[in-house]
Amino acid sequence: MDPIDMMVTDINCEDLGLSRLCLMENAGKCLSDEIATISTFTFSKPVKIAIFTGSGGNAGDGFVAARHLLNRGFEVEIFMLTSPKDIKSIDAQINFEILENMVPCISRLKIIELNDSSDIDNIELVKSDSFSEYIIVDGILGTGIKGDLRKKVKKSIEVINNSNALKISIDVPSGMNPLTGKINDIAVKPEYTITFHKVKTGVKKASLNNESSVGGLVICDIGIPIEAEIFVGNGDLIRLKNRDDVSHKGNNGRILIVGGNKDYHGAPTIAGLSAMSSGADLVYIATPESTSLAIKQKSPDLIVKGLNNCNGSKNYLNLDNLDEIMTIIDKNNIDAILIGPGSGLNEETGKLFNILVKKIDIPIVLDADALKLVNPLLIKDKDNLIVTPHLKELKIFFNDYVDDYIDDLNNLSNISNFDKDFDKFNEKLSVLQSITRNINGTVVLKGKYDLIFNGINFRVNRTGNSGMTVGGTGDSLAGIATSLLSQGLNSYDAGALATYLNGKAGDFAKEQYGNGFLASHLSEFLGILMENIY
Ligand SMILES: NC(=O)C1=CN([C@@H]2O[C@H](COP(=O)(O)OP(=O)(O)OC[C@H]3O[C@@H](n4cnc5c(N)ncnc54)[C@H](O)[C@@H]3O)[C@@H](O)[C@H]2O)[C@@H](O)CC1
Ligand SMILES: [K+]
Repeated sequence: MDPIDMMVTDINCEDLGLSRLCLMENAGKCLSDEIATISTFTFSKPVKIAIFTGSGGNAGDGFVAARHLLNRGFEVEIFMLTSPKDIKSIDAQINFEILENMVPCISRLKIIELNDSSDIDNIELVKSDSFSEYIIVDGILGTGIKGDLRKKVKKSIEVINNSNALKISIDVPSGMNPLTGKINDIAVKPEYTITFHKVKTGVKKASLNNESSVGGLVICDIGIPIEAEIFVGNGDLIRLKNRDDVSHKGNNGRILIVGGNKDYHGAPTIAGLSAMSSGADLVYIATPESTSLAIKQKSPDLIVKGLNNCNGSKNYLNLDNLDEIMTIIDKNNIDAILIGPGSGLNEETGKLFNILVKKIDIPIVLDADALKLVNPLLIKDKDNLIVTPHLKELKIFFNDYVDDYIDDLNNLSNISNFDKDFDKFNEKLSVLQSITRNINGTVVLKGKYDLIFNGINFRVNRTGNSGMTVGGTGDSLAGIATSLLSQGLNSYDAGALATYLNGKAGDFAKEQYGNGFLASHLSEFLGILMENIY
């Protein structure tokens, strides 16, 4: 499991009512059980436990384990590389305070603060080389490591590695990149790594390349249900990069929306406003000249390009607009494009869309009318692509592929209502994945529960409400998805987060405006949601 997916899952547990503090308690308890078992198998006489801690959740696991190990009769010494006030993880802080509150301390616990690198040399047991009587627990760094190792951390890792104690790393050997398994400078070389829920991708890679860099791998279940991985939640927001303080206009996403016709100016407008409110810096709309004025009047924030060759009887997008659209993309360094909202189903519009899709290699969202006009064979190999159909549109879009599955597909009426019957759901999901496996991109199937999937994985979004059947909420979703693609998310993550944000904005809109809220209200609430980053 990638470290980012683990962090997202940890946060999303909260949506199910499972607190992160509880997860840490489970992790620390499992850790102490494993340490006790390893100690029994390895040593003939009781050993002491030395826990080295940093400032994050990894240290928190160590603090919890200390409490449980004391109860098992072990003597525990905690060597803190961070002063208590600098502990960054709230849950680690809480667990440290429990230990600190044990005054007068009747248990065999010592807490030693290592204020600078020289303190490490002065640790009594390092000097006396009595580490052989110890198990060292490495709770310095876990999945939250960033950049070069700080001096004190590096020094401690050297001391730990030079000792002849048995070493156990918590979750990830400190110093190892949890995603790649690479060690830039130095990392703890443990006899065991005890990890939680699932092995982190880098630890797995390192273990396959060189087992001794990780030691024996123990995976502990800490009670995270599969739903916490599958349901999209607030945690998914951490996939977005923090905005750089020195970034300037356009650095955080430039998108182009190609859509609208003489009857539909609202669809591209709503998509554009939701795209801006979900973080894109610049939103361009390419639309027939006759439609452009209405969009311009609706919002001063959108950059609206009225396309000339739609004049006269051609109040819809057509092949004559291709060059102008390509110029907008190139000149403005467009990062992602949304094709389809309000375009209508004219055959000439279809020709334009198909050639456009073939020519461009930036991330694409196909929505609404584009799903009836674009040939899925053209997008087969594009992985940075999202299609956002409801079930009827899905059947139309994948029509060419469904021969083998036509009966199954016709039975797929209620997939998004999620029958309680898990086998039935799985059966339906596997039919969907068989069909959509013909494209490399992501399918966002809209419904009561949105289903986001590709040929291998799937997520479920539960936000939103019955008020969202109002026209335009799908345009808003497509705008958000395009905005997230322009901000660097891949199609799977962008599709998932877009459904969550759109539905959550709908829930806020319902609170504010009642059941009669409008799709154009959604953008009002997106900004607040985007701020809600853990
Ligand atoms: N509820 C949760 O969030 C859970 C977290 N878990 C534990 O928490 C860990 C993740 O916690 P965090 O995200 O706080 O990450 P870490 O525990 O890896 O700590 C990150 C902190 O270390 C410091 N740091 C980062 N890079 C550094 C460097 N190069 N040199 C020196 N110091 C550096 C920074 O202060 C940063 O805030 C997991 O690996 C796991 O052990 C588990 O308890 C399971 C539940
Ligand atoms: K560690």
